[in-house]
Amino acid sequence: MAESTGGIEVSGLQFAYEGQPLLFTKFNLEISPGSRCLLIGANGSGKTTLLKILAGKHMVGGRDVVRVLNCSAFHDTQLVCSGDLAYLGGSWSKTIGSAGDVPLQGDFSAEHMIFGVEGIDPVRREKLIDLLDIDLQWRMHKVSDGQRRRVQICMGLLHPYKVLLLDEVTVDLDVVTRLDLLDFFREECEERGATIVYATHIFDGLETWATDVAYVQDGELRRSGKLSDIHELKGSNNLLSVVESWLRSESKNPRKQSIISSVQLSRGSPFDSSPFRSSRHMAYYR
Ligand SMILES: Nc1ncnc2c1ncn2[C@@H]1O[C@H](COP(=O)(O)OP(=O)(O)OP(=O)(O)O)[C@@H](O)[C@H]1O
Repeated sequence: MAESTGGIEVSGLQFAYEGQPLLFTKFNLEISPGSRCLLIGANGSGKTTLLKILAGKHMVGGRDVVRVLNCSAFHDTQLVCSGDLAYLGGSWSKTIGSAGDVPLQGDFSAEHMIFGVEGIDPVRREKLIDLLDIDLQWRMHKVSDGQRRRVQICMGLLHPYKVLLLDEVTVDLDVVTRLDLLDFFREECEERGATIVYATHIFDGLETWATDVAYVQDGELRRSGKLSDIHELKGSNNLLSVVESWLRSESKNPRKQSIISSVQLSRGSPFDSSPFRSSRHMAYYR
């Protein structure tokens, strides 16, 4: 395995959006180098905000609060400029393309966008184009959401990052592309010592992919550590039903809670008897 220095360390993070109550209060998190960490939580629990803070997009406290690769995520701008710290999130779906956060309008080809990034190893670029099955002639304003997403992902991965933050970017991908991409990420961690944090609501195939998990509820870290240490997973090896039970137990809606208590007692998870349960192809819809 390749050598890597420094993962992610958050200590005593406080954060609130303007005019809003604190979302994170004394939040701590440690993700060791080479990990593939799943960031899990209900809608609105703070995953995207946390990833953006880790990506250095928000200034939070001093230099020591959010450390990535032994640097300050916000203050040490070379982290992002060098490509060592990469963030892949948001969607191009409603725009034609994007340069960072700036939506682009016009008739761009996939080739124009991908080959427009300078200083890229051509072998890595070819590998990504192949992996994501990108047709370089695609016109960005005429492709499907999933095709546009593939170009976005390709561009986000061109630089060999050391830390990659993924915010639900596989949602538009077909199942084959998603699984191939997960394999690619695993390779990146095992061969180059890269660290990946992946926020998602789609758990298919992740039981054996992830090494770590961080579960956030209303801005609080409820669980974190090795996936192999999660005792609920030892019996079932079904991450979806384990996460489902965590989310249901935190739900303020008694109807949602009662489903889990009655159904889990009898047969594990409502998905076990669902027609959608067995098919990876239905992962998209979950
Ligand atoms: N720009 C903003 N201004 C004010 N509040 C915001 C802003 N963005 C997010 N929030 C609030 O912060 C909280 C956390 O939002 P965040 O997007 O981080 O959640 P999430 O876990 O990523 O959710 P999801 O699973 O739906 O993507 C929510 O209550 C949300 O309403």
